[in-house]
Amino acid sequence: MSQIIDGKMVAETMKIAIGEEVKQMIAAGQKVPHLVAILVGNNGASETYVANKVKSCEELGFASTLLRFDPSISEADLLAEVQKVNDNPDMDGLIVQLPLPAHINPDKVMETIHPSKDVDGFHPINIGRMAKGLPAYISATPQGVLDLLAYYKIETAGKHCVVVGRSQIVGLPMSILMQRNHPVGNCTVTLTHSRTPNLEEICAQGDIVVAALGKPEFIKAAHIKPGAVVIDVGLTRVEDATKKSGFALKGDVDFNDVAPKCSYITPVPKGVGPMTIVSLMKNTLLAAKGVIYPKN
Ligand SMILES: NC(=O)C1=CN([C@@H]2O[C@H](COP(=O)(O)OP(=O)(O)OC[C@H]3O[C@@H](n4cnc5c(N)ncnc54)[C@H](OP(=O)(O)O)[C@@H]3O)[C@@H](O)[C@H]2O)C=CC1
Ligand SMILES: Nc1nc(=O)c2c([nH]1)NC[C@@H]1CN(c3ccc(C(=O)N[C@@H](CCC(=O)O)C(=O)O)cc3)C=[N+]21
Repeated sequence: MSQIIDGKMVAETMKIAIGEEVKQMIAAGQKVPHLVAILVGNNGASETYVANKVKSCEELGFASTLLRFDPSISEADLLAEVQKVNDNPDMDGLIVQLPLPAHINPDKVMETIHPSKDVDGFHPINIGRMAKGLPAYISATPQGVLDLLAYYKIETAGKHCVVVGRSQIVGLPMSILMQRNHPVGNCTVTLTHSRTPNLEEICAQGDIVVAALGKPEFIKAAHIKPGAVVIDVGLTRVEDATKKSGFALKGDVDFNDVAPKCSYITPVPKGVGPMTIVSLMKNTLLAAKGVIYPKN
């Protein structure tokens, strides 16, 4: 049986360290980090994630502002709201919760966020700087995965890492980070997607498999080499009448099928999800301190 990676515990441990740093900032008379979240519409899952982010800000002593807009807001008006945050020196970090309504181009929104406030790490400048190994905000979910591998002292150098999914927010940055010449890195990386033939065979060659495809319980024991490390990024709400909420959360990995075969596995929930939030808090702290983009 594999060891379950306790993302919730690691996230709580990291939060304590961030909270201590905020206390020191307050003691030194400095402004606390301020995260702004923009939420367009009222998608149930987005509401939960944004609420979790605001709650974490409160726990850590950060300032937070939630800006809500009607789903009918025009793209131009939303871009103007982003610009207001860019221009407000009191606001350190901005996230615009995805997905956005179909009439709004997410790329335009991400490119409008000033790179120095882009704590999601979605702006092309941050993605480009990350790819070049320059200081950058790194996308929160892949950063959270790196932190979990580091915490559990899982060797990555020389390993074959198979990433399933090539999204700009998870799969693509994950693949770039895992191949870097870095303490958690130096993998040989295979990036797979919906057009990959023989996905099962390729996954079964992975020493580390990161599943980020958004298909509940898609990855089965047959996809996994005995003793592999399995990281489940997926998070899908599936109807479940036995739950008070009416839904259950499912990862992209069939946990019960895969867990007996692998060495480490992240659960859903309480795996990668809480790490995403803590990474965002870390990026907001970096933004407040001007570490990546020095303030003048
Ligand atoms: N835990 C966390 O903090 C987070 C969790 N998530 C979750 O992770 C999952 C992925 O999110 P995200 O990256 O945004 O998703 P996207 O839908 O943007 O991307 C999914 C990717 O998976 C690929 N894919 C889809 N079906 C298959 C298949 N059958 N075989 C192989 N590849 C496939 C797609 O290929 P193609 O490019 O060809 O379409 C695409 O590249 C979701 O469940 C999401 O909720 C996301 C962000 C944070
Ligand atoms: N601009 C933007 N930035 C994001 O970082 C972003 C986004 N858009 N859109 C959606 C995805 C998803 N995401 C998660 C955040 C928290 C949990 C999380 O807290 N999960 C907990 C609890 C889950 C629950 O109870 O619903 C867990 O897995 O244990 C999960 C997923 C951030 N995303």
